[in-house]
Amino acid sequence: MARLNIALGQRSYDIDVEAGALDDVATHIAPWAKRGRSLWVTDSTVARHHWPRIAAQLESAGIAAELHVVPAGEASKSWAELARLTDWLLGAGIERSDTIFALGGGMIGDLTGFAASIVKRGCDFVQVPTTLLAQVDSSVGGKTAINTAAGKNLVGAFHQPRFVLIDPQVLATLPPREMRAGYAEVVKYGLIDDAPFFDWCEAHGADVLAGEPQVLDHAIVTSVAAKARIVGEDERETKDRRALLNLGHTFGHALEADTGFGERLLHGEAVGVGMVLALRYSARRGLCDLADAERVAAHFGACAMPVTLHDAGVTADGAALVDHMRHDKKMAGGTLPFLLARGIGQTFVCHDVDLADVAQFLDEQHRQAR
Ligand SMILES: NC(=O)c1ccc[n+]([C@@H]2O[C@H](COP(=O)([O-])OP(=O)(O)OC[C@H]3O[C@@H](n4cnc5c(N)ncnc54)[C@H](O)[C@@H]3O)[C@@H](O)[C@H]2O)c1
Ligand SMILES: O=C(O)C(=O)C[C@@H](O)[C@H](O)[C@H](O)COP(=O)(O)O
Ligand SMILES: [Zn+2]
Repeated sequence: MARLNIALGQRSYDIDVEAGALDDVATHIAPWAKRGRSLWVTDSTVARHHWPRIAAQLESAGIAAELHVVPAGEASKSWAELARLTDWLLGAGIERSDTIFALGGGMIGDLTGFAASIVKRGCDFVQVPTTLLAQVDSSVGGKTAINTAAGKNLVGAFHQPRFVLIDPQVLATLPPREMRAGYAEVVKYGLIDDAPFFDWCEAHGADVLAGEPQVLDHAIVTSVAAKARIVGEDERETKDRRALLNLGHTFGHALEADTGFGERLLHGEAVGVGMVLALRYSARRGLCDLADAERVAAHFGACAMPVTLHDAGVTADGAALVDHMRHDKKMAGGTLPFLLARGIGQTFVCHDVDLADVAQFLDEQHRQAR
């Protein structure tokens, strides 16, 4: 077992990574089930695969468990599901001292975390992530949100969980496409500031995707440690530090918006293509070697992940994609900071990007992908 900690003063918490932890879930979460009570939120798919055994363990440990099930899929990061969830919590008689447990992928973590941040002006929550993406990224760091008509994650709050329990074995039921989507966020940590980890990904990515236990464990622990370090330095993204975790996301969120936030293009897939675009755009500006961008594209291609706008099913032209980007939360004083790179492991925040130039670049990418 690995225990990591995220250092945020009074909001610090542990992140336990333990294969098989969900076979003994009651022991792990008992300290948070105050008054012998636990309120769980999951999605319809995770409920089917994993709730029966979790419920049985909680029951035999004498912990009362109540469950709210949200329809699976990104569309549930919505006002409607937020309202249903908060109504359920209030109907269940939640008290401020109760803990809400988010059992699922990033959709459930983001929705539940946001609900926890507003119900009774803030309740504790615990993350029990069940996708690779949630285990390496979304369960840690306290960004919570829903999507709105204007775009991705535009209404939300910073609200840290009190504890994160990661069981890599739960990924055994995750579809391969979802593993690949989560893997994009693993590779992100190498691209941000850890070139040796990107080398490791090139060598071991196939084993991560195959769920080889030791390799998967290394990928998760390395990713969580990187995320905890960066968030610990800049919890609210005010110092050009946490923004590094947004590598590929300005492009990626625009691609998600164009494809309708759903099954057509998963968040991790959009981020993967977005990171390739960020490196290619960096090369176009003479900041990094094009060979670095193509090395990343080749690795994603070798992993059967989408690489180009065409692979991603994006049809919008550069101007339309840039219009989506104008909603980005990093926008400041009319300019949009971009995460660009001087090479693999050398990401930085660039403050002088001209959106018209980005639109032109995206049109060129469309032409080259045809
Ligand atoms: N808060 C953050 O820091 C942060 C970071 C990255 C991504 N995100 C958000 O996370 C979301 C994407 O998360 P995701 O990729 O986990 O998507 P998701 O939560 O929609 O899960 C993907 C699919 O996998 C299914 N699933 C989950 N666990 C399973 C399991 N163990 N076995 C079988 N099926 C399982 C789900 O039902 C769903 O159909 C996006 O909304 C993204 O914006 C947030
Ligand atoms: O934790 C962060 O900070 C991230 O940027 C992690 C991203 O992977 C994640 O998708 C996040 O939700 C994007 O944040 P946003 O502020 O662009 O909505
Ligand atoms: Zn992301």
